[in-house]
Amino acid sequence: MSGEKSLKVALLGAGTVGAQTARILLDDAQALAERSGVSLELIGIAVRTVDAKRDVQLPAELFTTDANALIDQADVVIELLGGLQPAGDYIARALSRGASVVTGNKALIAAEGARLNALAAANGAQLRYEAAVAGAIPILRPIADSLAGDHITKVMGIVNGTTNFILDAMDSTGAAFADVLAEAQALGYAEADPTADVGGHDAAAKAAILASLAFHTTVSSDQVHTEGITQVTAEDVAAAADAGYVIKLLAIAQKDEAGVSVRVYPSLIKRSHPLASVRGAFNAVFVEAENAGDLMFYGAGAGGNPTASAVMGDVVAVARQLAAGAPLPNGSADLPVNLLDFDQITTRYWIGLSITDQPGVLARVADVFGTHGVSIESMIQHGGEGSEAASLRILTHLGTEAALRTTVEALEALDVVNTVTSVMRVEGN
Ligand SMILES: NC(=O)C1=CN([C@@H]2O[C@H](COP(=O)(O)OP(=O)(O)OC[C@H]3O[C@@H](n4cnc5c(N)ncnc54)[C@H](OP(=O)(O)O)[C@@H]3O)[C@@H](O)[C@H]2O)C=CC1
Ligand SMILES: N[C@@H](CC=O)C(=O)O
Repeated sequence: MSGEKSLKVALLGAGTVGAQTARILLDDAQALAERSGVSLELIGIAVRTVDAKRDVQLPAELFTTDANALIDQADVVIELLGGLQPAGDYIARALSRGASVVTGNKALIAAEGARLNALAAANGAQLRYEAAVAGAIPILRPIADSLAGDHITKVMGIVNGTTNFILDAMDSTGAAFADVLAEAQALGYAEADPTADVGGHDAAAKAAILASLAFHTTVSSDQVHTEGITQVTAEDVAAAADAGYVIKLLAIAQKDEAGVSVRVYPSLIKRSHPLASVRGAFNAVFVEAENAGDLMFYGAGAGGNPTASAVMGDVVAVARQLAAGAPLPNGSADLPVNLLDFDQITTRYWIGLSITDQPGVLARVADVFGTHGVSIESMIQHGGEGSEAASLRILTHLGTEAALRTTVEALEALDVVNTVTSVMRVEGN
């Protein structure tokens, strides 16, 4: 590590986020030096294609395709490539030689955060990843630092900008899923492979990171129950709107006496719920803590400038610590986790049925719920008069996932049920 009051910064990636990060490093050099107590010298930018068209005009001499050579000269490495490899090897290489790393790579942190954190600690380096969850919103440091003296019981949020952008457009304009996805990609919100967004995997990685920090443990993305929004139809969105709900992709990490559950799925929430008003690519995260009570964090969840802001916050934090020569704080304890099976979680279901309207049909449907120990909050029938088919919308009280699922299976087998038209969970009060 260099001893002078200047830190050599290597940037890996100059895409949506990397290009804006480079712009801030170059344009705000003076202010960053004042705030860090040390100047930050951008020594190079590693990319795949040096002469690719960029969102920002950057000095050509900074570009290289030799990431390893750049890493080997750096005090601080900013990784904004995305994906597990080669990003993982580059980060490990930097940490192994004592260089600190800032990354926005949630896929990698959710998969290998424990190993990389241990590598950082072993080499006296820092590893920071505020940008990995909810774009510009400061959420990881509040959870890890500000709430370190409290007990977090639940984190629930909209943490994927692309899917919120899509669901919001479907709700407000009735737009088709595919058209809105193309727009989200053009705006730079979507991942390089947008199935990570619409399949819920990006939100699952963020949920794993949030759960790990909130509950002082290690949860990886493959331990998160994950459902995306590809099955959500325009009819679901319209029916939800009709009943006073909006559909959002929620990431939920919850801890109670039974254990920890971490899950991502599209869910109905009441239009009056604060999360319902989160529009476009914005994100919001609710945190419930025993002593702090309820907290809500809101802001831009994706895009070049907002995410670069979070990256630069981490870079300044790293630089301050290096400039002060301060010892690294002790990491959060890595407690054993009792992850609940998804069948054990409790939630409410909203079930749409097409039924054959005949005397006694509602009682027969209600019987199915009773048999499985699931209590009904409301049952609304539309149509049926003068025609055979009617639609039924049923909202349940809280039940276990296992009981709710077997109820739906039994409904499918009932002779008066033509089809189960939708099944969606309901969250929030
Ligand atoms: N976009 C967003 O809103 C957000 C993104 N993130 C995360 O930030 C990271 C970057 O995202 P984003 O900027 O959107 O990604 P982009 O796809 O826009 O940019 C990726 C950059 O990495 C470079 N790159 C990719 N693979 C390699 C490689 N093997 N060797 C060298 N360079 C490589 C590309 O080079 P070239 O230009 O030559 O192709 C490009 O400059 C990801 O981890 C993402 O999940 C986090 C929060 C929000
Ligand atoms: N693809 C992600 C980008 C930010 O993490 C999203 O849409 O939220």
